[in-house]
Order: sequence, then C-alpha cells, then structure tokens
Amino acid sequence: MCDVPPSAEVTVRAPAKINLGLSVGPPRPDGFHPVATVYQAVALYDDVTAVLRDDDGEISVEISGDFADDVPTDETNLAVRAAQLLQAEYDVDEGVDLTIRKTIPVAGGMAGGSTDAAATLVACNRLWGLQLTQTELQHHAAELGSDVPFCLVGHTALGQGRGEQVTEVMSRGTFHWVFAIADGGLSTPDVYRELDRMRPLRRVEAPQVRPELMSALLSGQPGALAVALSNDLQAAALSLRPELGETLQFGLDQGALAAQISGSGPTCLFLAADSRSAVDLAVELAESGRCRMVRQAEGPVPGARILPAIVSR
Ligand SMILES: C[C@](O)(CO)[C@H](O)COP(=O)(O)OP(=O)(O)OC[C@H]1O[C@@H](n2ccc(N)nc2=O)[C@H](O)[C@@H]1O
Ligand SMILES: Nc1ncnc2c1ncn2[C@@H]1O[C@H](COP(=O)(O)OP(=O)(O)OP(=O)(O)O)[C@@H](O)[C@H]1O
Repeated sequence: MCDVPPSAEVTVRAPAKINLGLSVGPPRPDGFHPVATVYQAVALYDDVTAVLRDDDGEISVEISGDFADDVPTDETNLAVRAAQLLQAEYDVDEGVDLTIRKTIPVAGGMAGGSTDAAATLVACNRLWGLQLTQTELQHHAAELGSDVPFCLVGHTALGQGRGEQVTEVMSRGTFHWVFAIADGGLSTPDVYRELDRMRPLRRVEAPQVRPELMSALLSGQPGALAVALSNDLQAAALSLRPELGETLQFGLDQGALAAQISGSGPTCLFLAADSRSAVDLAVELAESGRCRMVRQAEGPVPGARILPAIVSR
C-alpha cells in the first residue's frame, strides 16, 4: 500500500489501446469469448479530471473534445460507473465532478470508454484517499470491462481469459502507428456475434498468441511486426462495414507496412516504417477523404497515470 495524501483535484491521462494480435475462441456459457490478445497502449489520450465534492455524494460527468457529442453523460458512462463502484464498495460519502477531454474515437475499437474508466479508478483512489493497491485497482477494473485492466497497466501486454487477465510482455523500441477513424462506430457485441455467425463453431480452436508476434516485439523491427499482426475480429468488422477493406488497401498502397482493423473496429490501423513515413501516410489518408479523421501515435506508452499538478503562484 502506498501512503499518498488525497487531493481536491486530479487529472489522469489515459491511453488508447490497439490489439497487435487478437485470437478469439468459441463463446463461453456466460456469452463472453475466450481471447489471447497482445495489447499495446498508444499515445492517443483522453484526460480525465476529477474534482472533489465534499458537500454531497453526487457523481457528475462533462465531456469535451473531438467526440463529445457521441458520449453519454448519464450513468451509462463507464467513467461514472467506475466512480460509483468505488463509492459503493468503500462507503465513500464524498462525490466527484468528472470532466473527460476526449481524443480517442468513440466505439472505434480503441477502448475509449474502458480507458476513461481506468483513469477514473486511479483519480478517485487519490481524490478519496482510498490508498488501494495496483492489485485492488486491477480487480475493480475487471468488474467494469474486459479491456479496463489493460488500460491501467499500458505498455505491451498479453490479455487472457476474456482479456482481463493481463501480463506484461517484453517489447523493444517504439512503433509508429497511423489511425483512420471512420464515421460512426461499431458495437463490440455485434462484432463478436457476427464472428460467431460467420464461422462453424465446432471448428473453432482455443485462442493462441502467434510466437512470431512475440519474437517481432523482442526484435523491435517494424518489418517483423508487420507480418506478425492478426485480428480474428477483422473479418466480422469487414462483413458489417465492407468499405473498410478499401481503406486498409489504400493505406497499403501508400506504403504502410501493415494494415489491420483495430479491435472490434471500425478504426483502421496502419504500421509505418518510421515517424517520417507515418506523417506521409497520414497526409495521404487525410487527403483521400476516406475517413472522418486521421491520427498518428507511437506505442508503447504507460497506462493511466496521474499528471503532475501545475503549481501557479
Ligand atoms: C474487442 C476488444 O476490445 C479486444 O480487446 C475486447 O474484447 C472488448 O472488450 P470490452 O469492450 O471491454 O468488452 P466488455 O465491456 O467486457 O464486453 C462487452 C461485450 O462484448 C462481448 N465480448 C467482450 C469481450 C470478450 N472477450 N468476449 C465477448 O464476447 C460480449 O458480448 C460483451 O457483453
Ligand atoms: N467514457 C466513455 N467514452 C466513450 N464511450 C462511452 C463512455 N462511456 C460509455 N460509453 C459508451 O460505450 C460505447 C462504446 O464506446 P467505446 O469508445 O468504449 O468503444 P470501443 O473503443 O469500441 O471499445 P472497445 O475497444 O473496448 O471494445 C459508446 O457507444 C458509448 O455509448
């Protein structure tokens, strides 16, 4: 347990995630699918600011930034659910006003809601002086969603179970990613359902991480990583949004080393050879008018972290 004093205002920076490999097994009795995935946190961030309400126990949320209109501000917001969970579990009397500055696409397959929830756990832990350990935070993260525990840890990690059992993996160097953010989102349950519809279940094997992916990460070579990427949900996302196939091909034609759907989509991710090629690719994609917006980001980066307070005199 670390003995950190509570604060009246905390800002936590929370990264988006991508899946470098995503292998999906047959559905479990509880409806979830067993996965073996290699996550990477990338430098595309939401900032969650939490301000203490010590006069009542209310929890509120306001959203600003690129995707503000697409995010709910009621109790279905995953950040609100994270604060409610800690408040109920630890009998907290105080409340919190949350503000989320969003840059991560909503329903884009980049764990935007999950990372806001992870950030809120970290922020409320400090704000309410709960002094929860990383292990306790991980436990609560898993109650909120399959991707949330990874968003706490960040870097590059293996996800097992339904994705919530996270173990850090060795990765060398920095990779340069470009994201084509589509208009509209895709619902994660719909994409898993489409995958089940598309493949004969009796032939589906237990999920596995490709050994060449682990070697590529150890080598730090983008060329090796390019041929080791995989995503079982890609075919399902393309079945629901066929036009994304053209975006993937366009990126390859413009020199991307690899192109893949991010998680459950519809964001398309591209691996570039270096930062300069990433800029060139981003410009080509933006000028093509094939997507709502284009972003570039490096990975890996750490998980949800408290930003140092700016001291003003
Ligand atoms: C697509 C990924 O982002 C890849 O990392 C995740 O598997 C999805 O994780 P998530 O958005 O945190 O998903 P959750 O909030 O836990 O679950 C939402 C829904 O997605 C489906 N789901 C999710 C995870 C999983 N391993 N199997 C599933 O079938 C289920 O229908 C579930 O009800
Ligand atoms: N804080 C939040 N930010 C974004 N969406 C949220 C949030 N809280 C709840 N939602 C809801 O969750 C849905 C999924 O959004 P999210 O951005 O988390 O999807 P995603 O990135 O595809 O998720 P994942 O990659 O984990 O499957 C949205 O349509 C939105 O209604």
